[in-house]
Amino acid sequence: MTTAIAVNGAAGRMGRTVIETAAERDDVEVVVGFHASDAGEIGGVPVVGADEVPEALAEHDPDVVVDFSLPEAALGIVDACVEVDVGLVVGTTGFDDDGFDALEAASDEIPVLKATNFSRGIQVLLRTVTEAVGALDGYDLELMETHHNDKVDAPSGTANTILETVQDERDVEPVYGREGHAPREDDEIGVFARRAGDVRGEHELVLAGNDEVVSLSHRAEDRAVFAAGALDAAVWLADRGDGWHEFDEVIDAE
Ligand SMILES: NC(=O)C1=CN([C@@H]2O[C@H](COP(=O)(O)OP(=O)(O)OC[C@H]3O[C@@H](n4cnc5c(N)ncnc54)[C@H](OP(=O)(O)O)[C@@H]3O)[C@@H](O)[C@H]2O)C=CC1
Ligand SMILES: O=C(O)C1=N[C@H](C(=O)O)C[C@H](O)C1
Repeated sequence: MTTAIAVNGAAGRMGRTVIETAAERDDVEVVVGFHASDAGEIGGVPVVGADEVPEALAEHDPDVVVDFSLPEAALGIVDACVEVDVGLVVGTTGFDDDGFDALEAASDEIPVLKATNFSRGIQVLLRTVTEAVGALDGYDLELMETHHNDKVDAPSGTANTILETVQDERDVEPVYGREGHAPREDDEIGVFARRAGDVRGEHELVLAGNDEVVSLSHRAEDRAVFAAGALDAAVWLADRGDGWHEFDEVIDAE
């Protein structure tokens, strides 16, 4: 069976990668894309403007919408998705608390799956972070991420997820980009964001102490890794009911 997919943010870096990646698979078909304004066709997929989303959802009848856009653009399609009862996979990062709450509220009416990082390696890293932070009590923790120079949100969504994962294990306060006289407290975690070139996404958690340093790191080498995970999530979500879902459920189901 083929899962029919709509892509929000279709003309962006990730939107285009999702369309390209889907074209190489036979379990998914991108039937329509949404962009800020009408973008004609991308990879043979019609891409309509944000003001045409309700009509386009009715016409193309996707099973799931995959979103890689901006927080306001993602939130802009939620009502239309609820209206036609279509599931939503959210890859966009940088939501504030209100935006996150709006997505959670939508999950009362449609299936919603949100992940700050759709690579499988990051899911493994998160599990390893839990184990390492739990085992290495008292070690200093420092978190770094590097992304391309067009990324607008900082720290990255993934860095925030790693931070939350650390905080589930240990009570640490983030200190963002130290400057000046800034002696380190025992209960802090330094968080640093670098923006350069076209780096796809690098994350590293350092745990240091007791004459040793552990470094847990991940580097995405192609955006296709995120697109593949998001498409896997979309196929999985097409068979789910209303509610909030996480990417590790997709991996655990395999
Ligand atoms: N979860 C994950 O695994 C990953 C998440 N991301 C996240 O995905 C998001 C997108 O990243 P990326 O593709 O690199 O960013 P881009 O800026 O390349 O793409 C976002 C696109 O959304 C478009 N857009 C703006 N307004 C609307 C609207 N109202 N409706 C539809 N589209 C709109 C933008 O158009 P315009 O440029 O004309 O404004 C742009 O083309 C980011 O938040 C990023 O952090 C990225 C990679 C992996
Ligand atoms: O903007 C990106 O490029 C990426 N964004 C996500 C994030 O903010 O963590 C995931 C990935 O690192 C690439």
